[in-house]
Amino acid sequence: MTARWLWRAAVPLVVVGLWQVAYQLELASGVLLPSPRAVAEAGLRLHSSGELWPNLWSTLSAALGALVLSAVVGVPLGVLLGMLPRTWAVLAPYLNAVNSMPRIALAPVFFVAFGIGQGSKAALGFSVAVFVFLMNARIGVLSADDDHRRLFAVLGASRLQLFGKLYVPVAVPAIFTAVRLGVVFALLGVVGSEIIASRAGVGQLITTYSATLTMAPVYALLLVIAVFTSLLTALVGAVEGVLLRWQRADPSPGRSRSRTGDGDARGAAVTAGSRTGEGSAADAGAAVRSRTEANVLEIRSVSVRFGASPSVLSELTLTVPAGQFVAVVGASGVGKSTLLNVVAGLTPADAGDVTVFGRPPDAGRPDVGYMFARDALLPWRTARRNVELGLELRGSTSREHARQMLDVVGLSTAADLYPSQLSQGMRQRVALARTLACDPSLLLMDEPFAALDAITRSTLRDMLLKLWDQGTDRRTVLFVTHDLTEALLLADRVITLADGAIRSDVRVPYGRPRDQQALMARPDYRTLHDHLRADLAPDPVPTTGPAVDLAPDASPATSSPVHRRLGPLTRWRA
Ligand SMILES: Nc1ncnc2c1ncn2[C@@H]1O[C@H](COP(=O)(O)OP(=O)(O)OP(=O)(O)O)[C@@H](O)[C@H]1O
Repeated sequence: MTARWLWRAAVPLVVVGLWQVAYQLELASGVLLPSPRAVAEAGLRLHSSGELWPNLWSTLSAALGALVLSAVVGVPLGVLLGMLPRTWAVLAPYLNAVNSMPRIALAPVFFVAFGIGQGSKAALGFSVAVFVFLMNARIGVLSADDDHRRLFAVLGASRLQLFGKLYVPVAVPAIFTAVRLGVVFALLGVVGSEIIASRAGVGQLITTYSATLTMAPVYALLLVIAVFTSLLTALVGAVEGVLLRWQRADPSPGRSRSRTGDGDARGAAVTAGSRTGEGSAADAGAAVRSRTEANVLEIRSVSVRFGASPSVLSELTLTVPAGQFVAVVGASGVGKSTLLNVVAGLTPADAGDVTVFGRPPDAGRPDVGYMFARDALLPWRTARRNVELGLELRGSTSREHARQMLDVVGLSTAADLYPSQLSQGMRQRVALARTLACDPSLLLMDEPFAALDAITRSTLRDMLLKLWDQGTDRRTVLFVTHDLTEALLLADRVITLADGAIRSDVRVPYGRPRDQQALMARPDYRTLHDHLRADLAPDPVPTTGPAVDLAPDASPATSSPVHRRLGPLTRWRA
């Protein structure tokens, strides 16, 4: 740190030294290149004569006005244009044409409109700087993650909420870049206007001294402007540091303390009261009621295709009764996420019928929760504020349920940490708490634990099962995974997808709780696993082996006798 400051201080000394050498070697005429000493003396004279400060203030105040106005107009416009790609497509050629005009040529227009003074100077500064804000804010919005957009859609955010809670925050880093550039552009416009015509300002002084070829005060003025611009930029940097503190992964004790919290969570108790917290979403009551409906999900002959490519889902039919934990397994690209997106109302079906709790799917329903493969945490919100997001968007005033959910996933001590300060496992737990905070009756989970190490994955699976099994009515879960072992460990029923349709549909014949080692040691486990795996291939080889009878464990969850003949055509029957 000290070394950096020393190097920084050395740079102007080196520049002044080189300047002095150039002056003494007479590399340029004395008019063009006065000595550093002459420039310093000219600066002092400007100060003592009283010329410097009123003129500097005149320039800086006009530039500051231009900067603020540019931000006030440019940022909302840029964010809106980022949100509305069609509007952008229409307006882009015109905006680019205006932006490419040499704005300095507008100075006479501004003189006529506002007179020679602060108004016309600020107007020219604004005309240059506003595009910097507009373009940067738009680019900032375009940097929003697709998962964040999906998350806001799933949580039912309005356009206004999208604007204020996603797009403006996501554009903030780009807006800070715009402020740094905007300072320079606003000054350019203001000083340019002063040079053309003005009664006061640094530009006016520069014109006066240049007219008599007295360059020392001109350089002195430019240096003073450079110093003030640097101070302003440093101030912007300090504000940015505070507002964007979430960007930095903080290696402070808070981080290490929270990381050790991973272990604490393994024993995290799932309290019975946590689902009945008074802060649950307003429609939680309706959600709990809908949990008891017979068939939560009915998909009949649904087909989905994107563009001219072959159908991703082809006449797929699936019925899921309330409280069932269904694992959806399939090779990469087979349409698992598409299936969840259809159920969530994010992707419309091209043919067929889908009903979720008796109604067509609709993005933003409180009774449907969706957890993505990536956590989609908003980096500018703390863990607690991330969990609160769904309640906030749905207008719930109480945050108590979110706090309880953080407790349930064992992260109450990490509530005030930013995502950049959390481990991947902690981030997924925050995402789980966020998904459950609105108390959904149907839980869509798209490979939520795929990116985690084996131990953390196992912890989170246990946590999920506890949360699923909690209370009187189990949630219904559609859990996408690549991992057959995970499917057999978690689910009541496993369906495999291949070629856009359900290839097999099998009741998992094991009781709960399930222990992975014990499960894998069972002779029937390997048989079931291998049959399902054979069904994952795009073009399955028909099973020629003997029929397999799988008897369930004598546990309450699977006490009814289930004997399934396994093979490519095995179907689930409720
Ligand atoms: N919005 C989209 N536009 C065009 N094609 C899409 C879109 N969404 C998905 N697809 C295509 O649909 C197919 C199925 O994608 P999907 O994400 O549902 O597969 P998946 O089974 O979830 O794969 P993975 O396990 O790798 O996540 C892929 O070929 C994909 O390219």
